[in-house]
Amino acid sequence: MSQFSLRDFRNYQRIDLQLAPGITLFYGSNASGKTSLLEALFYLATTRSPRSRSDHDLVRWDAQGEAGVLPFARVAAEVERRMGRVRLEVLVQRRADEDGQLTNGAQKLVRVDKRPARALDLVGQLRVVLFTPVDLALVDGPPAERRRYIDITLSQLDPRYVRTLAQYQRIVQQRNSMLRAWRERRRPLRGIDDELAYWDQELSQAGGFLLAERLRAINELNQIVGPLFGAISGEPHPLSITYRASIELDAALTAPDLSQRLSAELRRLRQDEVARGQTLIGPHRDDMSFSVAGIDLGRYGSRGQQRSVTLALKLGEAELMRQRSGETPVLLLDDMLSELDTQRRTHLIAAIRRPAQQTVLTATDLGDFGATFLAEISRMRVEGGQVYPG
Ligand SMILES: Nc1ncnc2c1ncn2[C@@H]1O[C@H](COP(=O)(O)OP(=O)(O)OP(=O)(O)O)[C@@H](O)[C@H]1O
Repeated sequence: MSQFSLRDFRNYQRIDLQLAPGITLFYGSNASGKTSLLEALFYLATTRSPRSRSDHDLVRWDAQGEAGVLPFARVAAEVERRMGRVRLEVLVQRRADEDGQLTNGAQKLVRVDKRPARALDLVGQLRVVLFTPVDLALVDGPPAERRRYIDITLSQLDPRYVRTLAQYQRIVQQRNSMLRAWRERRRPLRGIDDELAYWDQELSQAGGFLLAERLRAINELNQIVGPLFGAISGEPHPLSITYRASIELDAALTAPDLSQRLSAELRRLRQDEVARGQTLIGPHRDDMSFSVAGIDLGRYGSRGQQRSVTLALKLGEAELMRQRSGETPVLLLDDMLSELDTQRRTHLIAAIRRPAQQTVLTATDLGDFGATFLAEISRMRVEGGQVYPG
């Protein structure tokens, strides 16, 4: 990625930056806008904010828009891909009600090489791996955090995965609302099997694909993160990731086998699902666990161990993307070094200091870094929504 620009994004009115190919450090005091820069890059890669559910939050509060145009935020960058350079752009425009008052709604407009495109066509063009202090929830937080990790990784790698995931989520929603209607007797129970047949088939098909892809990725990730964890934490035992599916897996590992398994389970659970008014199995109910020497670190790991697991998982995610796509993702590390002890900090810096690894780091304090490191990297100072070289 080279050129990067923001307009009316969070506390930035307008910036145009040239990002160096190696490591760039953005430093500045709290609330100066460092995280917002990483958020913008993550948004451009995934069309999702890592910290905000509603897109309208991204538009600068004082943004005026233009004559007749509602306020909008824009993130754009030029990305060097193997096939050549591509220009990516996302616009988030606020919505207004009939009286012209701004609402909490927003619409997203995507352009690839200046041509309108769908969000799905953007994902995967710029690949990033983001690493923030809240990522510890990946290890000790709710299962949704872990599903998000694997979904974001695979979505950036495979357009079929993004499409199937979106489709799967729609199917689950639709199926759940039907099940709720049966539970509340708003729908006659007679004919339930016929009515669900179509949705079960759709869910099993999409679900089988997602599950097979997740299992394949976990398998590959295990090869990568095992040794990485040792290098970061100094522990002698490798880290291992276990996928915890909501259905029995045994030997069923191909997408068609898994679809069949899902379909049979759905039929078996019919009554339970109606009683609960929701879809009880499938990739949206699965989880993962992380263990070292047989000990589940989500439950029993120390903070330090959980931090090392998160680091290994994030660096592993970047390595998986590189192996699969031949393109190295941009690493975005938000205020991570300040939380690590000296040894882990040295390991992390060694891990990101690789040829062709573009990395964007943020920090409040330059004192977290050694002089040699600072001399090798590009530095930018962030202050009140402005960025200055040096
Ligand atoms: N839509 C918005 N419009 C204008 N300002 C915003 C908007 N959303 C957030 N802000 C403000 O932008 C500022 C920058 O936030 P950001 O999280 O990027 O800071 P930071 O430099 O990462 O801080 P820290 O070091 O504390 O993590 C904050 O003061 C925040 O309140």
